[in-house]
Amino acid sequence: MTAATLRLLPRAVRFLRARPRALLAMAAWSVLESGHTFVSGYAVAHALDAGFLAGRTGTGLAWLAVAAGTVVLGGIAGRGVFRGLAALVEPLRDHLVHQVVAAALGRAVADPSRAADSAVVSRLTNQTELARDSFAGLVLVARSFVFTVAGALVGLLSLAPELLLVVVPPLLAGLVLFLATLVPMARHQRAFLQADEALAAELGAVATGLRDVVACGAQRRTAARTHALIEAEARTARRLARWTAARSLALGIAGQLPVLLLLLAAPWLLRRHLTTGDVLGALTYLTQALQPALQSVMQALGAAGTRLLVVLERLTGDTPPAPHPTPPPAPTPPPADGPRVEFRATTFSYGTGARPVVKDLHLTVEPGEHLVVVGPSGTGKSTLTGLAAGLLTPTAGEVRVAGRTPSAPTAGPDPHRVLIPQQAYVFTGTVRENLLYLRPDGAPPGAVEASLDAVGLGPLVDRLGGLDAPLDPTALSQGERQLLALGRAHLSPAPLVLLDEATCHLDPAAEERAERAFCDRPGTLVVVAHRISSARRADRILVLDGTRTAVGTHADLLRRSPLYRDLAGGWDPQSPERAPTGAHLA
Ligand SMILES: Nc1ncnc2c1ncn2[C@@H]1O[C@H](COP(=O)(O)OP(=O)(O)OP(=O)(O)O)[C@@H](O)[C@H]1O
Repeated sequence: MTAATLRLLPRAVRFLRARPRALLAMAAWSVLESGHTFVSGYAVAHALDAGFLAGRTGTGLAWLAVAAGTVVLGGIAGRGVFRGLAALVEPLRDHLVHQVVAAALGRAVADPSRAADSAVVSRLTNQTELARDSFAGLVLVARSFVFTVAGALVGLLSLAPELLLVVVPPLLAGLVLFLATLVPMARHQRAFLQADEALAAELGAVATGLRDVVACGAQRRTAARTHALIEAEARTARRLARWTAARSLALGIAGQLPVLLLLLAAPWLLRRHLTTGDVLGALTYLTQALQPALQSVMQALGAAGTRLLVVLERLTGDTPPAPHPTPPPAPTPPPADGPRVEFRATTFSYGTGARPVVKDLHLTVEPGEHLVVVGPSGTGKSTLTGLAAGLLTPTAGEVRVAGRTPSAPTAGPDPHRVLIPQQAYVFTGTVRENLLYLRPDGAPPGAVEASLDAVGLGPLVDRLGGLDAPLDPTALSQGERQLLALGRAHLSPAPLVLLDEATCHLDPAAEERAERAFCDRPGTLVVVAHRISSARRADRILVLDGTRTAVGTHADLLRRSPLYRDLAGGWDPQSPERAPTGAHLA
């Protein structure tokens, strides 16, 4: 039995023990239901022996009518069972909802920055409903199985004890084999679910941070990581399939083998003075009661049981962390050096015949300079960073970085430049692995700590459990993901850093700290600004306005660029110090 099951078991027992009336009511109605099973085979046997085979058709029909009558009785019993079931499963849902809300509130009070936890909505709606439905299904099926088997065995005994000799051994053997598959099957199902979740989380993270992945030249590493997760899921699926085959064998032994044995043993049974009706009655028990009950219970325990266990683990916070593959090593980048970035009569449009987004741009960003790019939404700021990073190729003119034409990295991180877009890519792994993603050969002693401190990442890393704590990307806010990506960029040896609204999910104070960290870092820095306050920290500002551009210092542009004045939102050109911070640019 798995550790999670053992943790949940006492809670389940406490929950059931607190509801004796509901359990008793269900048991009482179930006894009536098993009476229906008992009569089904018994009535068929007597309809044959005392009726049709004895030439008394009326008696035969009367016995069949008795069997039909018990179906109605079974229906009434079923209704009673459902009432008892409601008294059992509705409190479970209430209990789970209470637990989820209490845990979410507790977490929000302890850590207000994580208060907006959207996963709670899923837990409150989908997952509690799943738990309720799975639990109800399990209780129904397990109860029905026990009472049906009891009804059928008593029926067989009442027809002839010899029938038990034929039916019980294979039934028991099949059940034992089935029970033996339960624990490994649950383990493999959980492993499969975890592998599936890990793959889904990775694919989600890759899809969200695709630009970041391409910008970092991490395609191969990301593909290798994803491939490893796909392989892991395929392996768990194959193991699960083997156990599913064992379970089918158990069903065959418990359900089909007794029928075969009954037919083979028919001559021996008849010699021992059993009647044709007895054999047919036994066959009725086997095919009409035992086989369907076995099939239902095996299916329910296999599917609903595992689902219930996994959902309860989620709701009660007992989920073990998903495994993550170790990233393959990547080449060592050369030492950092501040490059010159040149746009020489650069024109770029998306597709032939499309309006140019960048037109005839002449701009030089000097080595070590800090340039901020501002402009209304859609004026080409991201396009500009894409050109500088080599992700886009100019339609006309050229772009030069350190005298060379930049190109998109394919075989690992580009050691010359790092581009951080709005949507940061954070993957399942440790915090350290995420931070050293652009520095696969490791960082010099103290460098990680220095970068954490510089970008203001320390409190988040502490909260996550330290550098070697496993990271769940889905549990991070967008701002937290951005902070990690900024830490990663700060640690990278690349001498050119391109931040494309990479701080847009941070609050103004956190944004300022992160940007200052990059200003203090040696190298050339290009920042697409999210707030006007970023512009004030720059050496120069590039104002993009369609295909018209203006470049200058803050004071300079306030004087001569009406658009910059507009963007600055009512700043006083004579006294920029009194200007408000936080005005949105894009
Ligand atoms: N892949 C693409 N295919 C076609 N058009 C694109 C593509 N990417 C951007 N564009 C268009 O190019 C123009 C400039 O887009 P870009 O993203 O560079 O602007 P931006 O100034 O960064 O905008 P924002 O501030 O909203 O991020 C927009 O009109 C946009 O619709």
